[in-house]
Amino acid sequence: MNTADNHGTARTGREAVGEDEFRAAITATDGIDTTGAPAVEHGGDDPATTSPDRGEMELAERHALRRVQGLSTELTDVTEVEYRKLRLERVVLIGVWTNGTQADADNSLTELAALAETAGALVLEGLTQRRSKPDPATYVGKGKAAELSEIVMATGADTVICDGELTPGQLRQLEDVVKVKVVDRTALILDIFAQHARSSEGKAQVELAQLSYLLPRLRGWGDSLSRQAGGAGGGGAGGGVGLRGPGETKIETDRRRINDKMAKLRRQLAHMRTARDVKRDVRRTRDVPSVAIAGYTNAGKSSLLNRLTGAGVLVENALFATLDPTVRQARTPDGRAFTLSDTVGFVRHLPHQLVEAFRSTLEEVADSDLILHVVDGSHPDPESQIRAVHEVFADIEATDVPELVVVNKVDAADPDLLKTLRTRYPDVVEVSARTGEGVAELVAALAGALPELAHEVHALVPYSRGDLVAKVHEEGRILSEEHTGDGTAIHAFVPELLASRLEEYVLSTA
Ligand SMILES: Nc1nc2c(ncn2[C@@H]2O[C@H](COP(=O)(O)OP(=O)(O)OP(=O)(O)O)[C@@H](O)[C@H]2O)c(=O)[nH]1
Ligand SMILES: [Mg+2]
Repeated sequence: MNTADNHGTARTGREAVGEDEFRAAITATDGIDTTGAPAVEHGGDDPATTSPDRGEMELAERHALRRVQGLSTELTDVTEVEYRKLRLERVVLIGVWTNGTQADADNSLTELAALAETAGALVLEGLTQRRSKPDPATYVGKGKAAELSEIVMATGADTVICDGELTPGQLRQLEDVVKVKVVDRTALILDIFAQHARSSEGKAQVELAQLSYLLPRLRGWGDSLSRQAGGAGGGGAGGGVGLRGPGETKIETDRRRINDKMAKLRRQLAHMRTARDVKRDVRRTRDVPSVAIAGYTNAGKSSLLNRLTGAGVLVENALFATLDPTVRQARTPDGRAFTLSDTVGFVRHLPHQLVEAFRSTLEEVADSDLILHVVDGSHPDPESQIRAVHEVFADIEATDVPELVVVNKVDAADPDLLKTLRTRYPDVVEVSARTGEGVAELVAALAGALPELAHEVHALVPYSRGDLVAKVHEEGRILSEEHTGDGTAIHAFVPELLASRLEEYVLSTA
C-alpha cells in the first residue's frame, strides 16, 4: 500500500502533458465514442486514465466553465440545453421545514449553501420557515414570500434557491412575488452534475436527466408568453386567448425536440453501457473481487482511494467532485488482488432523474462484492447521511452487498459523536484519509471482509503452462510452491474460475 500524498506530484504533472495530447491518449485506448467527444475512463484500470494530471485539468476546466448562460432564457434550440447553466451569482436560500429539529433544518440549509457554492454562487442569506407542508402556490407562505421579496431587494440577489423540488406552478408563482429567478434544489444538483461531467457517458447521463427535468417545466421556463398566461398550478386552461396559440405551438415543438433528443441519448447510453459491460466482464473473468467505495458526497471517498492506492483522483472540497467511476487495482496484505472503485457521491433526495440516468453507473455498486461505505465523521449529523446513502442502496438494489462502514475524517471529528456512531454501528472502522490514522486497520478489515478464495488446490502444473502458475501468483494465495522434474507443484487458495482452469493438473490425492 502506498500511503504517500499525491497532491504534490499531481500539480507538477499537469504542465507536463498538454490537454490535446492527453485526450488523444485516452481516445486511443478507449475508443468507444458516439458523440465525437473524447471517450474516457470507464472501467479505467487503464493507466492512461489514471494519470494524476487528469484531476488537475478537470479542476481548471471546471472553474473556467462556471457561470455561463441563464436558465430563464427562452429555449430556442434543444441543443442549447447541453450548454445551459444556471447562472447563479448572488443567491438567497429558502427552506420549508416540516418536521425534525431546528438543527436538522439548519443542516439542510447549510447543505443547500454548500451545493450553491459548488455551483458557483455567492450565498447572501438563508431563511427557513416552519410549516406543516409547503404552500401549494408559492412554496413558502404568502407572508414569508413577501418578506423574501424584501430581502432579495435589500441584498441585490438575482436568484432564490428553494430547498426542495417545486412544481412548475410553485416556481412561477414564487417568481412573480420575488421578481427574480427561482430555482429548486433539484435544478441546482443537476447543474452541478452538468458542470462536473467529464466523460461522454457522464455528459449524456446528465443531459438526459436535465431534459427529463425540463420536459414538464417547459411551460414555466421555456416560454415567456405562456408564463404570463398560465393559471394556478401550471394548468394550461387559464391561458389568455391571444397569447395561447403561438406559445402552445412553440412548446409542442420544443417538447418534440426534447423527446427526440432524449431518445437519442438513451440509444447512445445503451451503446456506452455495452462497452463498459464488456470491460467489466473482462474484470470478472479475472475473477478478482471488486470493492466499491460509496457514500455521501464530500465524505472523502476519493481521498481514501488515493490513500489506499495512490491513485491521484480529483479531491476537492466541493460536492460531487467525482462523477465518473474510477477503478484501481489493489492487493490485500496477504496478496489477494481486488479492484477498488470510486463512485459518484450521494446526497439526500438525489433527484430521481439523476438516479435514473446514472443507474448503470450506480449498478456497479450493486454489482460489487463489498461496499466501503465512507461516512464523514466531522459532519454534525453523519447518521442522516448514512440513512440517505442507505436509501440510494435500496433504490439501486445494493442492499444484499456486504457493507463495511468507514468513518472518515476522525482527525476533525467530535469524539462524543464518534462514540455515538460506534455504539450504533459496532463494526465501523475509523480512519483519517488525511493523516493516515486507522488506514492499516481499514486494510485489515477490508481483507477480512473480502470473499474468501474458496478453492484449495494441490496441483502439478507442467512447465509449458507457466501462464497458469503466473495466474495463481496474481489471483491466488500460495501456501507452497516447488519446482519438480515434472512441473511446478503448487498448493494454493484460488478463486473459482482459476480452480476450474487448474482442474486437469490437480493431484488426485489433494
Ligand atoms: N480533515 C479531513 N478532511 C478530509 C479527510 N478526507 C478528506 N477530507 C477532505 O474532504 C473533502 C472532500 O474529499 P473528497 O475525497 O473529494 O470527497 P468525496 O467523497 O470523493 O467527494 P465527492 O466526489 O465530491 O462526492 C476534501 O476537502 C478533502 O481534503 C480527512 O480524513 N480529514
Ligand atoms: Mg470524489
